[in-house]
Amino acid sequence: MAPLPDFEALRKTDWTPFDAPSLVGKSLRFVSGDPQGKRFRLRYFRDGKNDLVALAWFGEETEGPPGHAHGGSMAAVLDEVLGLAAWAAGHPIVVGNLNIHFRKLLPLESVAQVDTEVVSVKGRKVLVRGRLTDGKEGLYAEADCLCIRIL
Ligand SMILES: CCCCCCCCCCCCCCCC(=O)SCCNC(=O)CCNC(=O)[C@H](O)C(C)(C)COP(=O)(O)OP(=O)(O)OC[C@H]1O[C@@H](n2cnc3c(N)ncnc32)[C@H](O)[C@@H]1OP(=O)(O)O
Repeated sequence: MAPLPDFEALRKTDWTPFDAPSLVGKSLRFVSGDPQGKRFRLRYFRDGKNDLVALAWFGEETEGPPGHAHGGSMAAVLDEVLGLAAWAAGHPIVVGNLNIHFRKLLPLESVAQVDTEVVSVKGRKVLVRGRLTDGKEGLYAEADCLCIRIL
């Protein structure tokens, strides 16, 4: 039995909980759909700037390199969180391109933070930038996510 992730240790006081299913329905089952699961557990918030932020626990079943998260698991989290950040900013999209730099191994059974920012909107193209960190200086991955409006 995995220890419970300590979301409260990373949650900032000016974050407010964000209800993803009330915005996009319950289709996000692959990453955030099992809040008690052994793979991922996610909590969504809006930060003090109203940007979407997520706390993501990477369970033992996300393992890639021994003791650390698989790059695909980080990509899955970034895909969902950055895509959802565009929805949360009012843009109904799918992800067209996701470009990730993996910077540091992410230890299993730790909670990471995903900060997002919508950096540009040009026609149907919405560019969202994201950083997956340990909540302090530790940068695990950073990504640019090109989202395309579908509605
Ligand atoms: C009915 C739905 C209800 C949904 C209700 C709940 C949804 C809940 C979501 C929750 C939040 C998301 C979280 C998960 C996010 C995913 O994981 S989404 C799944 C992964 N993504 C996909 O499967 C997308 C598959 N691809 C596609 O559907 C189509 O290729 C796209 C992306 C819609 C684009 O096709 P298109 O509509 O024909 O667009 P197109 O005219 O080719 O291009 C439009 C513009 O975008 C550019 N562009 C398009 N694709 C690319 C690309 N890959 N690279 C660079 N530029 C591109 C084009 O160059 C063009 O630029 P301009 O000429 O305007 O300057």
